[in-house]
Amino acid sequence: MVPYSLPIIGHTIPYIIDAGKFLAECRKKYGDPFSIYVFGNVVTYAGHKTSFEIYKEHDIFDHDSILAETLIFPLAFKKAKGFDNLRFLANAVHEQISEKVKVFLPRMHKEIKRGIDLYIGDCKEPKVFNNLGNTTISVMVRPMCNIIIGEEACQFEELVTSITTLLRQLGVLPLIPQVLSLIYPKLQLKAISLFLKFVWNPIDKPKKLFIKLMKPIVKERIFQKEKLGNKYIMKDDLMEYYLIKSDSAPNNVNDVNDEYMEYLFEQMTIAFFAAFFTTVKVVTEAIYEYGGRPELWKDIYEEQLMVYNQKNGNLTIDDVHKMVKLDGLVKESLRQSFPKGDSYTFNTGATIPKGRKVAVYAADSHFNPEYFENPEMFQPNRYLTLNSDGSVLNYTSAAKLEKYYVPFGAGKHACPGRILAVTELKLCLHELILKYHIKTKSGKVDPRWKLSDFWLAPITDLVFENRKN
Ligand code: HEM
Repeated sequence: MVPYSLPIIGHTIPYIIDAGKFLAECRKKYGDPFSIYVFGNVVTYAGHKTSFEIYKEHDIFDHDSILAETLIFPLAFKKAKGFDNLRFLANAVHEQISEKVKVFLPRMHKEIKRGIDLYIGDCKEPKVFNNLGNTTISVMVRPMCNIIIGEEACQFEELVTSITTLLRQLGVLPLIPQVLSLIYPKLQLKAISLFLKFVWNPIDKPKKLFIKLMKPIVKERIFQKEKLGNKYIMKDDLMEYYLIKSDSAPNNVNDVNDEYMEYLFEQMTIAFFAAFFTTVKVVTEAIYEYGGRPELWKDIYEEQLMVYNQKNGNLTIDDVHKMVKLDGLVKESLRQSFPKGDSYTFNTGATIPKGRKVAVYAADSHFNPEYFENPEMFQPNRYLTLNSDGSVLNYTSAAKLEKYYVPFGAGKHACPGRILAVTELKLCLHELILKYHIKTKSGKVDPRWKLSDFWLAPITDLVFENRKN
């Protein structure tokens, strides 16, 4: 345990001021793992020597309850009790999404192009975006709606807008001050729960709209399933998996009542949450990294142009795999995106008590010179091996799990949406880079926005201008 002098407060103050710096100092001085006392809780941080034990020993480290504590908005739900259904969601993403990325690709691509046209649009004159995260939320909601609740849902502009507003509002909740936990460890959760119940409930409005617009569609699907029996072919979206494979799936059209639709909406919102914010965060960070590094522009743009010209823009998954330089941009953004993370004895000999909150301190791997040469430098080409003629010999994709590259976790609970996420990130960046010159107004990479261990894309000016050619 890292020593501290102030009771109750413990290490909370240096952690709030600059978590990245504080954790790095603790790791250097106190080894791996180390434990600190923040917001009324002792948290053990596992560095590069011990973090894979956490991924491997998933029965000892209660993965689901830690997630439930972090993602607090299901406290406002009536039917779905928090993350009780996380295992089902993980299976659904594996079977219904990851294995069908090829099928989703043209749909995602179409929605991303439409989102870019709608929310970034024509930049004949340079257009300045001073909080790009707000715009990427709107762009990325469309492909996510298509994959999660289906193609039909995307035709309802009102529903897409309402889900965008909901996600924007839910994204703010984790910012409710953790300081409340200093008074009593569960106070933050209690305060948010009461706040959502009695003061502000952003969920009711989109829920009513979802029920009104989607109920006839769900009824029709269940009717077809009843009619066709074994001959029924499942639709390609996540919602269908819930309609067909879940224990709570409707047996017949009469089961599709408001109560069931409310449950379905809550499950879909949880899926949106798992899939959405991480993807939006990384795409926004990658655009800032690109915009602030003119040395990357030529190579990456030429690769996009070559891939586009080969198929006249009608991309398949093989074309996305050809975007290896762009993949490096995504992978490097992911590596630098997350500054951290029973009685159990780690390999290193340290023992922690049962029930201890454990976080993976990813920076200890991601910024470790043993695994990444000059780790502080942003070098998208570090994952590429080139032949002497400049062609690509091999590369390791941003979606590939590696022992010391863990933005998607590892082991049994590694992110099942990672292939979809990386494909979607590349499609979005491909379209933006082909269409616009993008640069930061400052001419350099602006610092990220930091709130203790929460790092987000910078909130600074980015300039978009149509490419002339
Ligand atoms: C850049 C985008 C994304 C990042 C960085 C990311 C990262 C992660 C991480 C770190 C975990 C925890 C892994 C662990 O504890 O070992 C996770 C879990 C999960 N992610 Fe993602 N994710 C992304 C996108 C997505 C997408 C697009 C989906 C769905 C389509 C998704 C669905 C899930 C689910 C269901 C889990 C829980 C898995 C389990 O508990 O077994 N994620 N993700």
